[in-house]
Amino acid sequence: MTVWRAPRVTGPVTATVELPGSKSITNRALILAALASGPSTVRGVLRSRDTDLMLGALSALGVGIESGDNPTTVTVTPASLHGADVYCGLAGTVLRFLPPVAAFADGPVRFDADEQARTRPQSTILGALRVLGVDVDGDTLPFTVNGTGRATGGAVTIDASASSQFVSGLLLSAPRFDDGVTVHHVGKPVPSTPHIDMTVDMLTTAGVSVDTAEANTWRVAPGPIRAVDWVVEPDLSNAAAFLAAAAATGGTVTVPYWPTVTTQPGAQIADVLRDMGCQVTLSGGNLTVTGPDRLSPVSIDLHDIGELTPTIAALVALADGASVLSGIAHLRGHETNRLEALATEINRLGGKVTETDDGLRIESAPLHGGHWLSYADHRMATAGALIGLVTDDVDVDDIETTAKTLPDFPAMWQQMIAGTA
Ligand SMILES: O=C(O)C1=C[C@@H](OP(=O)(O)O)[C@@H](O)[C@H](O)C1
Ligand SMILES: C=C(OP(=O)(O)O)C(=O)O
Repeated sequence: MTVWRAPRVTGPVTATVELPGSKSITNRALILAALASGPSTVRGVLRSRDTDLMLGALSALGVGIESGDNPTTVTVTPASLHGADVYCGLAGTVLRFLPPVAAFADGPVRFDADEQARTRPQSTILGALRVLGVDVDGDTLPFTVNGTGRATGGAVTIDASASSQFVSGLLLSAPRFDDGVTVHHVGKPVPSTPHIDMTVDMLTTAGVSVDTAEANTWRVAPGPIRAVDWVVEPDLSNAAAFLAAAAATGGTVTVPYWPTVTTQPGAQIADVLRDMGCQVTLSGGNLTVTGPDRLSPVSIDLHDIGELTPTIAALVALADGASVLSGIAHLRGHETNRLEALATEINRLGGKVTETDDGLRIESAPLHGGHWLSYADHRMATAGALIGLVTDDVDVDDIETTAKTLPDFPAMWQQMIAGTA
Protein backbone atom coordinates (compact mmCIF):
# COMPACT_ATOMS: atom_id res chain seq x y z
CA MET A 1 0.00 0.00 0.00
CA THR A 2 1.43 3.33 -1.04
CA VAL A 3 1.23 6.38 1.18
CA TRP A 4 0.77 9.25 -1.25
CA ARG A 5 1.66 12.84 -0.36
CA ALA A 6 -1.29 14.73 -1.79
CA PRO A 7 -0.06 17.36 -4.23
CA ARG A 8 -0.60 20.84 -2.76
CA VAL A 9 -1.34 23.99 -4.76
CA THR A 10 -1.45 27.58 -3.61
CA GLY A 11 -3.08 29.00 -6.73
CA PRO A 12 -6.20 28.25 -8.74
CA VAL A 13 -6.29 24.95 -10.64
CA THR A 14 -7.05 25.40 -14.34
CA ALA A 15 -7.54 22.24 -16.37
CA THR A 16 -9.63 20.19 -18.74
CA VAL A 17 -10.07 16.66 -17.47
CA GLU A 18 -11.44 13.85 -19.63
CA LEU A 19 -13.02 11.07 -17.57
CA PRO A 20 -13.23 7.40 -18.52
CA GLY A 21 -16.57 5.58 -18.68
CA SER A 22 -19.16 5.27 -15.96
CA LYS A 23 -18.83 2.27 -13.67
CA SER A 24 -22.59 1.98 -13.28
CA ILE A 25 -23.37 2.17 -17.00
CA THR A 26 -20.48 -0.17 -17.90
CA ASN A 27 -21.56 -2.92 -15.53
CA ARG A 28 -25.22 -2.68 -16.56
CA ALA A 29 -24.31 -2.71 -20.28
CA LEU A 30 -22.11 -5.77 -19.76
CA ILE A 31 -24.90 -7.70 -17.99
CA LEU A 32 -27.52 -6.76 -20.57
CA ALA A 33 -25.12 -7.64 -23.39
CA ALA A 34 -24.35 -11.01 -21.78
CA LEU A 35 -28.06 -11.87 -21.53
CA ALA A 36 -29.00 -10.46 -24.96
CA SER A 37 -30.22 -12.39 -27.96
CA GLY A 38 -27.05 -11.69 -29.98
CA PRO A 39 -23.57 -10.18 -29.77
CA SER A 40 -23.13 -6.52 -28.79
CA THR A 41 -20.29 -4.07 -28.71
CA VAL A 42 -19.82 -1.86 -25.66
CA ARG A 43 -17.74 1.26 -26.32
CA GLY A 44 -16.25 3.54 -23.70
CA VAL A 45 -16.05 0.67 -21.19
CA LEU A 46 -14.48 1.70 -17.89
CA ARG A 47 -11.44 -0.50 -17.24
CA SER A 48 -11.08 -0.55 -13.47
CA ARG A 49 -11.21 -3.11 -10.69
CA ASP A 50 -15.03 -3.15 -10.45
CA THR A 51 -15.60 -3.46 -14.18
CA ASP A 52 -12.76 -5.92 -14.78
CA LEU A 53 -14.28 -8.10 -12.05
CA MET A 54 -17.58 -8.00 -13.96
CA LEU A 55 -15.82 -8.87 -17.24
CA GLY A 56 -13.94 -11.71 -15.52
CA ALA A 57 -17.08 -13.10 -13.90
CA LEU A 58 -19.11 -13.07 -17.12
CA SER A 59 -16.25 -14.74 -18.94
CA ALA A 60 -16.00 -17.40 -16.20
CA LEU A 61 -19.74 -18.06 -16.67
CA GLY A 62 -19.11 -18.75 -20.37
CA VAL A 63 -19.93 -15.40 -21.99
CA GLY A 64 -17.63 -14.45 -24.88
CA ILE A 65 -15.69 -11.32 -23.94
CA GLU A 66 -13.26 -9.88 -26.45
CA SER A 67 -11.39 -6.63 -26.71
CA GLY A 68 -8.76 -5.74 -29.26
CA ASP A 69 -6.05 -3.09 -29.10
CA ASN A 70 -8.49 -0.69 -27.48
CA PRO A 71 -9.45 -2.20 -24.11
CA THR A 72 -12.39 0.20 -23.78
CA THR A 73 -14.21 -1.43 -26.69
CA VAL A 74 -15.53 -4.85 -25.71
CA THR A 75 -17.49 -7.32 -27.82
CA VAL A 76 -19.82 -9.46 -25.74
CA THR A 77 -21.15 -12.71 -27.19
CA PRO A 78 -23.89 -14.36 -25.15
CA ALA A 79 -23.63 -18.13 -24.59
CA SER A 80 -25.29 -20.71 -22.39
CA LEU A 81 -23.98 -20.08 -18.92
CA HIS A 82 -22.23 -22.68 -16.81
CA GLY A 83 -21.19 -23.04 -13.16
CA ALA A 84 -18.19 -20.98 -12.08
CA ASP A 85 -16.36 -19.29 -9.24
CA VAL A 86 -17.12 -15.57 -9.19
CA TYR A 87 -14.98 -13.09 -7.29
CA CYS A 88 -16.71 -9.79 -6.51
CA GLY A 89 -13.91 -7.76 -4.89
CA LEU A 90 -15.65 -4.90 -3.07
CA ALA A 91 -17.93 -4.09 -6.01
CA GLY A 92 -21.58 -3.60 -5.07
CA THR A 93 -22.57 -3.87 -8.72
CA VAL A 94 -20.95 -7.31 -9.00
CA LEU A 95 -22.24 -8.48 -5.60
CA ARG A 96 -25.84 -7.49 -6.35
CA PHE A 97 -26.15 -7.73 -10.17
CA LEU A 98 -24.60 -11.16 -10.77
CA PRO A 99 -26.43 -13.54 -8.39
CA PRO A 100 -29.66 -13.22 -10.46
CA VAL A 101 -27.64 -13.90 -13.64
CA ALA A 102 -26.20 -17.01 -11.99
CA ALA A 103 -29.71 -18.48 -11.78
CA PHE A 104 -29.41 -19.05 -15.54
CA ALA A 105 -26.17 -21.04 -15.34
CA ASP A 106 -26.46 -24.81 -15.61
CA GLY A 107 -24.58 -25.48 -12.38
CA PRO A 108 -23.40 -23.98 -9.09
CA VAL A 109 -21.97 -20.47 -9.14
CA ARG A 110 -19.87 -19.83 -6.05
CA PHE A 111 -19.53 -16.19 -4.99
CA ASP A 112 -16.78 -14.77 -2.83
CA ALA A 113 -15.40 -11.29 -2.29
CA ASP A 114 -12.99 -9.16 -0.27
CA GLU A 115 -13.10 -9.52 3.50
CA GLN A 116 -14.51 -5.98 3.74
CA ALA A 117 -17.42 -6.93 1.46
CA ARG A 118 -18.69 -9.33 4.12
CA THR A 119 -20.22 -6.46 6.06
CA ARG A 120 -22.04 -5.00 3.04
CA PRO A 121 -25.79 -5.79 2.95
CA GLN A 122 -26.33 -8.85 0.74
CA SER A 123 -29.02 -11.19 2.09
CA THR A 124 -31.92 -9.17 0.62
CA ILE A 125 -31.12 -10.17 -2.93
CA LEU A 126 -30.47 -13.80 -2.01
CA GLY A 127 -33.80 -14.03 -0.14
CA ALA A 128 -35.54 -12.47 -3.15
CA LEU A 129 -33.99 -15.01 -5.50
CA ARG A 130 -35.32 -17.86 -3.35
CA VAL A 131 -38.84 -16.37 -3.57
CA LEU A 132 -38.38 -16.25 -7.36
CA GLY A 133 -37.63 -19.98 -7.48
CA VAL A 134 -33.82 -19.96 -7.37
CA ASP A 135 -31.84 -22.35 -5.15
CA VAL A 136 -29.31 -20.39 -3.08
CA ASP A 137 -26.99 -21.75 -0.36
CA GLY A 138 -26.10 -19.16 2.25
CA ASP A 139 -27.19 -15.64 3.14
CA THR A 140 -23.80 -14.03 3.47
CA LEU A 141 -20.49 -14.32 1.66
CA PRO A 142 -19.40 -16.81 0.51
CA PHE A 143 -22.66 -18.12 -0.99
CA THR A 144 -23.64 -20.33 -3.91
CA VAL A 145 -26.39 -19.88 -6.47
CA ASN A 146 -27.31 -23.33 -7.80
CA GLY A 147 -28.27 -22.39 -11.32
CA THR A 148 -30.47 -24.71 -13.37
CA GLY A 149 -30.64 -22.69 -16.57
CA ARG A 150 -34.11 -21.34 -15.85
CA ALA A 151 -36.16 -19.84 -13.03
CA THR A 152 -39.86 -19.14 -12.54
CA GLY A 153 -39.81 -15.53 -11.34
CA GLY A 154 -43.00 -13.71 -10.35
CA ALA A 155 -43.57 -11.13 -7.62
CA VAL A 156 -41.25 -10.43 -4.71
CA THR A 157 -41.41 -7.90 -1.88
CA ILE A 158 -38.12 -6.62 -0.52
CA ASP A 159 -36.83 -3.87 1.73
CA ALA A 160 -34.34 -2.07 -0.52
CA SER A 161 -33.69 0.81 1.90
CA ALA A 162 -30.09 -0.38 2.38
CA SER A 163 -29.26 -0.28 -1.34
CA SER A 164 -30.91 0.51 -4.66
CA GLN A 165 -28.68 -2.19 -6.13
CA PHE A 166 -31.04 -4.89 -4.80
CA VAL A 167 -33.75 -3.52 -7.10
CA SER A 168 -31.41 -2.94 -10.05
CA GLY A 169 -29.89 -6.41 -9.72
CA LEU A 170 -33.28 -8.13 -9.85
CA LEU A 171 -34.52 -5.95 -12.72
CA LEU A 172 -31.47 -6.47 -14.96
CA SER A 173 -32.01 -10.25 -15.19
CA ALA A 174 -35.81 -10.08 -14.82
CA PRO A 175 -36.72 -10.57 -18.52
CA ARG A 176 -35.01 -13.98 -18.45
CA PHE A 177 -37.33 -15.36 -15.73
CA ASP A 178 -40.26 -17.44 -17.10
CA ASP A 179 -42.86 -15.07 -15.64
CA GLY A 180 -40.71 -11.93 -15.58
CA VAL A 181 -40.22 -10.26 -12.20
CA THR A 182 -42.22 -7.71 -10.22
CA VAL A 183 -40.27 -6.08 -7.38
CA HIS A 184 -42.23 -4.31 -4.61
CA HIS A 185 -40.26 -2.26 -2.12
CA VAL A 186 -41.59 -1.92 1.42
CA GLY A 187 -39.63 0.00 4.05
CA LYS A 188 -37.83 3.32 4.41
CA PRO A 189 -37.30 5.12 1.09
CA VAL A 190 -34.94 3.46 -1.41
CA PRO A 191 -31.70 5.44 -1.80
CA SER A 192 -29.97 6.30 -5.08
CA THR A 193 -33.16 6.15 -7.15
CA PRO A 194 -31.45 7.71 -10.19
CA HIS A 195 -29.50 4.46 -10.37
CA ILE A 196 -32.80 2.56 -10.61
CA ASP A 197 -33.89 4.98 -13.35
CA MET A 198 -30.62 4.12 -15.11
CA THR A 199 -31.49 0.42 -14.93
CA VAL A 200 -35.02 0.97 -16.23
CA ASP A 201 -33.75 3.26 -18.99
CA MET A 202 -31.16 0.74 -20.18
CA LEU A 203 -33.63 -2.17 -20.05
CA THR A 204 -36.07 -0.11 -22.12
CA THR A 205 -33.33 0.69 -24.65
CA ALA A 206 -32.78 -3.07 -24.92
CA GLY A 207 -36.46 -3.55 -25.83
CA VAL A 208 -37.61 -4.80 -22.43
CA SER A 209 -40.98 -3.66 -21.09
CA VAL A 210 -40.74 -2.16 -17.59
CA ASP A 211 -43.85 -0.82 -15.87
CA THR A 212 -43.09 1.77 -13.19
CA ALA A 213 -46.59 3.26 -12.89
CA GLU A 214 -47.01 2.22 -9.26
CA ALA A 215 -44.75 3.80 -6.63
CA ASN A 216 -42.05 1.49 -5.26
CA THR A 217 -43.02 -1.23 -7.76
CA TRP A 218 -41.17 -2.31 -10.90
CA ARG A 219 -42.77 -4.86 -13.26
CA VAL A 220 -40.55 -6.41 -15.89
CA ALA A 221 -42.18 -8.56 -18.56
CA PRO A 222 -40.45 -11.76 -19.66
CA GLY A 223 -38.93 -11.67 -23.13
CA PRO A 224 -35.77 -11.24 -25.15
CA ILE A 225 -33.16 -8.61 -24.37
CA ARG A 226 -32.19 -6.96 -27.64
CA ALA A 227 -28.49 -6.70 -28.49
CA VAL A 228 -27.54 -3.02 -28.31
CA ASP A 229 -24.27 -1.36 -29.25
CA TRP A 230 -23.81 0.57 -26.05
CA VAL A 231 -21.78 3.76 -25.75
CA VAL A 232 -20.85 4.43 -22.11
CA GLU A 233 -20.98 8.04 -20.85
CA PRO A 234 -18.04 9.43 -18.84
CA ASP A 235 -18.28 8.72 -15.10
CA LEU A 236 -19.80 11.86 -13.62
CA SER A 237 -19.35 10.75 -10.01
CA ASN A 238 -15.64 10.38 -10.65
CA ALA A 239 -15.71 13.76 -12.40
CA ALA A 240 -17.00 15.33 -9.18
CA ALA A 241 -13.62 15.21 -7.41
CA PHE A 242 -11.92 17.07 -10.26
CA LEU A 243 -14.68 19.69 -10.47
CA ALA A 244 -14.41 20.07 -6.71
CA ALA A 245 -10.72 20.92 -7.19
CA ALA A 246 -11.82 24.02 -9.09
CA ALA A 247 -14.28 24.83 -6.31
CA ALA A 248 -11.64 24.43 -3.59
CA THR A 249 -8.97 26.55 -5.27
CA GLY A 250 -11.01 29.26 -6.99
CA GLY A 251 -9.88 27.68 -10.24
CA THR A 252 -11.62 26.46 -13.38
CA VAL A 253 -12.03 22.83 -14.41
CA THR A 254 -13.82 21.64 -17.53
CA VAL A 255 -15.06 18.11 -18.09
CA PRO A 256 -15.78 17.41 -21.78
CA TYR A 257 -18.41 14.98 -23.16
CA TRP A 258 -20.78 15.88 -20.29
CA PRO A 259 -24.15 14.39 -21.34
CA THR A 260 -27.04 16.85 -21.66
CA VAL A 261 -29.48 14.17 -20.55
CA THR A 262 -28.39 11.42 -18.19
CA THR A 263 -29.59 9.16 -15.42
CA GLN A 264 -26.20 9.36 -13.69
CA PRO A 265 -26.69 10.89 -10.23
CA GLY A 266 -23.19 12.32 -10.52
CA ALA A 267 -24.61 15.00 -12.84
CA GLN A 268 -26.15 16.60 -9.74
CA ILE A 269 -22.71 17.71 -8.57
CA ALA A 270 -23.32 20.75 -10.81
CA ASP A 271 -26.21 21.92 -8.58
CA VAL A 272 -24.31 21.24 -5.37
CA LEU A 273 -21.33 23.27 -6.57
CA ARG A 274 -23.61 26.09 -7.67
CA ASP A 275 -25.15 26.13 -4.18
CA MET A 276 -21.66 26.44 -2.75
CA GLY A 277 -21.01 29.56 -4.79
CA CYS A 278 -19.38 28.14 -7.93
CA GLN A 279 -20.15 29.28 -11.44
CA VAL A 280 -21.25 26.29 -13.49
CA THR A 281 -21.89 26.27 -17.24
CA LEU A 282 -22.73 23.52 -19.68
CA SER A 283 -21.96 24.44 -23.24
CA GLY A 284 -21.15 22.28 -26.26
CA GLY A 285 -20.88 19.22 -24.05
CA ASN A 286 -18.33 20.89 -21.74
CA LEU A 287 -19.22 21.29 -18.10
CA THR A 288 -17.11 24.07 -16.63
CA VAL A 289 -16.88 24.92 -12.95
CA THR A 290 -15.21 28.04 -11.60
CA GLY A 291 -14.72 28.24 -7.86
CA PRO A 292 -15.56 31.29 -5.72
CA ASP A 293 -13.19 33.18 -3.40
CA ARG A 294 -14.91 31.57 -0.42
CA LEU A 295 -17.04 28.45 -0.49
CA SER A 296 -20.50 28.65 1.08
CA PRO A 297 -21.69 25.88 3.39
CA VAL A 298 -24.76 23.85 2.35
CA SER A 299 -27.50 21.86 4.01
CA ILE A 300 -28.44 19.19 1.59
CA ASP A 301 -30.25 15.85 1.39
CA LEU A 302 -27.98 13.44 -0.47
CA HIS A 303 -30.32 10.43 -0.37
CA ASP A 304 -30.47 10.22 -4.17
CA ILE A 305 -26.82 10.96 -4.76
CA GLY A 306 -25.11 9.27 -1.82
CA GLU A 307 -22.14 8.24 -3.94
CA LEU A 308 -21.11 11.93 -4.11
CA THR A 309 -20.92 12.24 -0.33
CA PRO A 310 -17.15 11.79 0.24
CA THR A 311 -16.36 14.51 -2.33
CA ILE A 312 -19.01 16.87 -0.97
CA ALA A 313 -18.00 16.23 2.65
CA ALA A 314 -14.36 17.05 1.86
CA LEU A 315 -15.43 20.22 0.08
CA VAL A 316 -17.78 21.51 2.77
CA ALA A 317 -15.01 20.92 5.32
CA LEU A 318 -13.23 23.72 3.42
CA ALA A 319 -16.27 26.06 3.38
CA ASP A 320 -17.05 28.99 5.64
CA GLY A 321 -19.68 27.83 8.13
CA ALA A 322 -21.62 24.72 9.10
CA SER A 323 -22.99 22.26 6.56
CA VAL A 324 -25.42 19.41 7.15
CA LEU A 325 -25.43 16.39 4.84
CA SER A 326 -28.53 14.25 5.42
CA GLY A 327 -30.44 11.28 4.00
CA ILE A 328 -27.37 9.06 3.84
CA ALA A 329 -27.63 6.56 6.70
CA HIS A 330 -27.20 3.80 4.07
CA LEU A 331 -23.61 4.95 3.51
CA ARG A 332 -22.72 2.98 6.63
CA GLY A 333 -23.01 -0.08 4.33
CA HIS A 334 -20.98 1.24 1.41
CA GLU A 335 -17.34 0.28 0.74
CA THR A 336 -16.76 1.16 4.37
CA ASN A 337 -18.87 2.92 6.99
CA ARG A 338 -18.45 6.19 5.10
CA LEU A 339 -20.04 8.40 7.75
CA GLU A 340 -17.70 7.17 10.45
CA ALA A 341 -14.70 7.20 8.09
CA LEU A 342 -15.30 10.76 6.90
CA ALA A 343 -15.86 12.06 10.44
CA THR A 344 -12.72 10.31 11.72
CA GLU A 345 -10.44 11.41 8.91
CA ILE A 346 -11.59 15.03 8.64
CA ASN A 347 -11.39 15.36 12.44
CA ARG A 348 -7.89 13.85 12.42
CA LEU A 349 -6.85 16.85 10.30
CA GLY A 350 -8.41 19.31 12.75
CA GLY A 351 -11.96 19.36 11.35
CA LYS A 352 -15.21 19.59 13.29
CA VAL A 353 -17.44 16.79 12.07
CA THR A 354 -20.16 14.98 13.97
CA GLU A 355 -22.16 12.00 12.80
CA THR A 356 -25.94 12.37 12.91
CA ASP A 357 -28.53 9.59 12.60
CA ASP A 358 -28.62 9.97 8.85
CA GLY A 359 -25.57 11.97 7.89
CA LEU A 360 -22.89 14.43 8.92
CA ARG A 361 -22.68 17.91 10.37
CA ILE A 362 -19.47 19.56 9.22
CA GLU A 363 -18.35 22.90 10.67
CA SER A 364 -15.53 25.01 9.35
CA ALA A 365 -12.23 24.63 11.15
CA PRO A 366 -8.65 25.27 10.08
CA LEU A 367 -7.27 21.98 8.76
CA HIS A 368 -3.71 20.77 9.13
CA GLY A 369 -1.63 17.99 7.63
CA GLY A 370 -1.63 14.40 8.74
CA HIS A 371 -2.28 10.84 7.70
CA TRP A 372 -5.57 10.25 5.87
CA LEU A 373 -6.80 6.64 5.94
CA SER A 374 -8.70 5.33 2.92
CA TYR A 375 -10.40 2.19 4.33
CA ALA A 376 -10.08 0.48 0.90
CA ASP A 377 -12.62 3.05 -0.30
CA HIS A 378 -11.81 4.76 -3.59
CA ARG A 379 -13.91 7.80 -2.76
CA MET A 380 -12.30 8.20 0.68
CA ALA A 381 -8.91 8.32 -1.07
CA THR A 382 -10.03 11.01 -3.53
CA ALA A 383 -11.63 12.99 -0.69
CA GLY A 384 -8.22 12.98 1.03
CA ALA A 385 -6.59 14.19 -2.19
CA LEU A 386 -9.07 17.07 -2.36
CA ILE A 387 -8.38 18.26 1.18
CA GLY A 388 -4.64 17.80 0.60
CA LEU A 389 -4.82 20.01 -2.47
CA VAL A 390 -5.30 23.04 -0.21
CA THR A 391 -3.83 21.75 3.08
CA ASP A 392 -0.10 21.25 3.71
CA ASP A 393 1.30 17.76 4.26
CA VAL A 394 -1.68 15.45 3.83
CA ASP A 395 -0.57 11.84 3.28
CA VAL A 396 -3.24 9.65 1.74
CA ASP A 397 -2.91 6.00 2.65
CA ASP A 398 -3.54 3.28 0.00
CA ILE A 399 -3.98 5.59 -2.96
CA GLU A 400 -4.12 2.45 -5.17
CA THR A 401 -7.62 1.85 -3.89
CA THR A 402 -8.81 4.48 -6.38
CA ALA A 403 -8.35 1.70 -8.98
CA LYS A 404 -11.79 0.43 -7.90
CA THR A 405 -13.26 2.87 -10.40
CA LEU A 406 -10.41 5.08 -11.64
CA PRO A 407 -7.01 3.34 -11.93
CA ASP A 408 -5.22 6.42 -13.28
CA PHE A 409 -6.38 8.73 -10.50
CA PRO A 410 -2.94 9.81 -9.17
CA ALA A 411 -1.65 10.60 -12.68
CA MET A 412 -4.88 12.35 -13.68
CA TRP A 413 -4.80 14.45 -10.49
CA GLN A 414 -1.15 15.37 -11.08
CA GLN A 415 -1.92 16.28 -14.68
CA MET A 416 -4.85 18.43 -13.58
CA ILE A 417 -2.62 20.54 -11.36
CA ALA A 418 0.39 20.67 -13.71
CA GLY A 419 1.08 24.32 -14.33
CA THR A 420 -0.73 25.47 -11.16
CA ALA A 421 1.29 27.31 -8.53
O1 LIG B 1 -26.45 0.79 -9.18
C1 LIG B 1 -25.37 1.38 -9.14
O2 LIG B 1 -24.58 1.40 -10.10
C2 LIG B 1 -25.01 2.08 -7.88
C3 LIG B 1 -25.97 2.36 -6.96
C4 LIG B 1 -25.69 3.08 -5.70
O3 LIG B 1 -25.68 2.13 -4.65
P1 LIG B 1 -26.56 2.29 -3.29
O4 LIG B 1 -27.98 2.33 -3.66
O5 LIG B 1 -26.16 1.07 -2.51
O6 LIG B 1 -26.10 3.58 -2.65
C5 LIG B 1 -24.35 3.81 -5.74
O7 LIG B 1 -24.01 4.32 -4.49
C6 LIG B 1 -23.27 2.90 -6.28
O8 LIG B 1 -22.05 3.56 -6.34
C7 LIG B 1 -23.60 2.48 -7.71
C1 LIG C 1 -21.04 2.84 -3.32
C2 LIG C 1 -20.16 2.71 -4.34
O1 LIG C 1 -19.83 1.55 -4.97
P1 LIG C 1 -20.49 0.13 -5.12
O2 LIG C 1 -20.87 0.00 -6.57
O3 LIG C 1 -19.42 -0.84 -4.75
O4 LIG C 1 -21.70 0.06 -4.22
C3 LIG C 1 -19.44 3.89 -4.87
O5 LIG C 1 -18.78 3.74 -5.92
O6 LIG C 1 -19.50 4.98 -4.27
